[in-house]
Amino acid sequence: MSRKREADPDIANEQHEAPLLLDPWGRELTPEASRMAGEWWAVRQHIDLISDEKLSDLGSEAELLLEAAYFRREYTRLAAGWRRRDHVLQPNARTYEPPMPKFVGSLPPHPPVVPALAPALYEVARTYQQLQKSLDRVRCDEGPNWPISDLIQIERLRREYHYQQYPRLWNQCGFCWEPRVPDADLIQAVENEALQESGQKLEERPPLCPEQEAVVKLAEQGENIFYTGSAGCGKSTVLHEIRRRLRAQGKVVQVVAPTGIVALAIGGTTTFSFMGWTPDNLKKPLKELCGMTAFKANGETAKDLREVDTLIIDEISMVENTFFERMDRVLRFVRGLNENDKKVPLKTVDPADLPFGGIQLIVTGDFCQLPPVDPFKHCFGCGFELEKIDADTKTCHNRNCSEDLFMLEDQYAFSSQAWRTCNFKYVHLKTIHRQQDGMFRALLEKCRAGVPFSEDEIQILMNHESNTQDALRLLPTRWEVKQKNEAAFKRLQDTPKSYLCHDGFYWNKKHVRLRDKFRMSPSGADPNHPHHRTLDELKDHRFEVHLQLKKGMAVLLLVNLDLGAGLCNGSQGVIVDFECVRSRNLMSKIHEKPKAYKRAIGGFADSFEGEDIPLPVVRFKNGVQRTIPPECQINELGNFAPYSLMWRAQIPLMAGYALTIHKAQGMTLERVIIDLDRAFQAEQVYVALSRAKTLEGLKLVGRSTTALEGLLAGNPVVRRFMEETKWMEFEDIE
Ligand SMILES: Nc1ncnc2c1ncn2[C@@H]1O[C@H](COP(=O)(O)OP(=O)(O)OP(=O)(O)O)[C@@H](O)[C@H]1O
Repeated sequence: MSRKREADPDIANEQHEAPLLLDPWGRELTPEASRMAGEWWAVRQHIDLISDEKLSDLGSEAELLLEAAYFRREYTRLAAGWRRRDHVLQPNARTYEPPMPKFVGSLPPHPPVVPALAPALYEVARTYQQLQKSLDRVRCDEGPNWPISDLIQIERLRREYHYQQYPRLWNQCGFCWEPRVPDADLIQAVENEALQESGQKLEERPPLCPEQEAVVKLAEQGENIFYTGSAGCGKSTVLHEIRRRLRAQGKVVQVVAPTGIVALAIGGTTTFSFMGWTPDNLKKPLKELCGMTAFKANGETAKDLREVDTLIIDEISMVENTFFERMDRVLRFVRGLNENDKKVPLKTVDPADLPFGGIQLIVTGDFCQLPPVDPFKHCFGCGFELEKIDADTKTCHNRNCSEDLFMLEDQYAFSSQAWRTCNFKYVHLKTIHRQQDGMFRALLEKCRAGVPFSEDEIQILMNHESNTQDALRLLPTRWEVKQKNEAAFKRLQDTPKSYLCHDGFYWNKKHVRLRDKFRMSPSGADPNHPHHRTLDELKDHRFEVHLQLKKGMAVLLLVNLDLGAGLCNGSQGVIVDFECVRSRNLMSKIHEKPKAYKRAIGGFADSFEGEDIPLPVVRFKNGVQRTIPPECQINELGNFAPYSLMWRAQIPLMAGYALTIHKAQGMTLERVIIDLDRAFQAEQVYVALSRAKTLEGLKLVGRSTTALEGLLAGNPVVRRFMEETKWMEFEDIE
């Protein structure tokens, strides 16, 4: 049989019209490689259509199977050679399933459930892979000698895998997906990951509700998504689940947030750190920023950025328009570069045509919450510091720069050009989990939408019956918070107990870019411990460096300790006693935890130098009393497992008298007193009010009425965006 088959004219025609395909690295394939992919898919589809489901008699399809094997190899040869027709595939090189051309129809993207395969299915997939490998060893020009029995066996395994793994998909598309098994490295990495399970995973989380689950499914299908919803609808909860599931698929998932506080709380990094930038880098012209990112640290930053499959951006409301735009442009540039060819100019690079250089982008947050801090500081084009013309407009005075006016109303990411190219699926989560009370929810929704409160509603908010004994005060400025906490602490008679945090890291040397990340500096927190050091990278951590506690002190819990008992991040209580434990006893209770966790807690215990550790006993507002042991929060860094880790261990409590509204973002509070006297942003009002679980647990004091009347959230630009957006219906997602 001649392997040099001419292209099927029908397919060839379709190929003419269809855009060129992208290889798994997002590079545009040559017409020849795209054609081979098309041929392979046409033959594969044909086999699936003509053979019965169980493949009881596949002998008659042998010829087709041989053809498919040939096209697969040819596709691999051309794709590996990328732009070279004469590329020769090494005799033992493995081959790849070609990407799907448009004419095949809209199949969902390949769902590679790699590390989560059931053992039986795993065996099927592994046998498939081994057989495929042995086939790959037979050289291309020996095609006719490929063992038919192996080809048939491979086909059977493909189907068996598909039936078991995706029973519904067969009916939808009449096509079997190729089994995917992790290679040895990945298996090893996944096992290591289990060993080093991060603090994020150690924390308990509620099961997802149907609409939340639907968003996760959308993410699993590879879509670009913007999902939003009112405060407390579970955006962060969904984010954690998306990361977990996509990583289980073997994808490189990075989670970022615009501020260090939020980034550390969600186990991610800041947007700056992800891009390898410092705030000063924004003073560079865009072109320089592209170059700097591409070649910084011998191209290590770029290498990492090229590996990312999915980027999740949290608190998108705080990401400024031009920052979002810069991320897009730089990622297009960097991911477009050929790793070996550092000087490829922008325009020759294919992923430059894809938003964010082809990364799957998932953004979340609520534009009715806090906006970007100090927007439009530097000109997007040239990096010059922008100057204010009036309260709403800035301009660039660089005569050589084509950028002109920057209007404050365009500050949000959704106003950027990049946003429009992302082709997001828009999801608005509707179920609010934080508040149950219908009237309170309605008031919050009004505030979020910027609908002015009526006189009666302001009366309700200001003068309803409340139980806010020992409540936390949310205040707009850091200075007020410091004053309040220090004054309350001083009033308590008890001798304070001191706790120094323990910071540490594990660096996987394969994450070259992280080499300089782990700098420890003297903390200077306690004069009795001059050698105490902390990680610079954790300076915004919610666990305090030097925690001081006293009996009678109001405290706030900073982790989900026991959801069943109602003890979660934000639970409030009072220290009623201290229970002294031996370090050995403390360690014996955590013997099943990951290594890094145990090491961190061990480090924390060491600072007591053999003395008993006084653990605070807290009576929470819901009546539950608990001794609070030290906790360790582990942040995973790097693109692949075993992840580099950095951690902080500390008693997971903070003074429960006052907190800034900024720090409270993302928290759920049972009893809260809000003084909006100095609120300077409309969105602060909504963020502050929506922290409370109930109206009963909320009290507004001072001149808050003025803020309620005058500082309504629901910025008109945000409102228009929300109204004009075409949100997906829940059923569409399913
Ligand atoms: N499906 C669910 N079932 C029960 N509780 C849930 C569910 N999803 C989220 N929650 C709880 O609701 C509260 C708010 O969740 P989360 O912090 O994820 O919301 P959010 O939308 O990110 O809030 P914010 O916008 O204020 O940051 C948390 O206490 C969380 O545990």
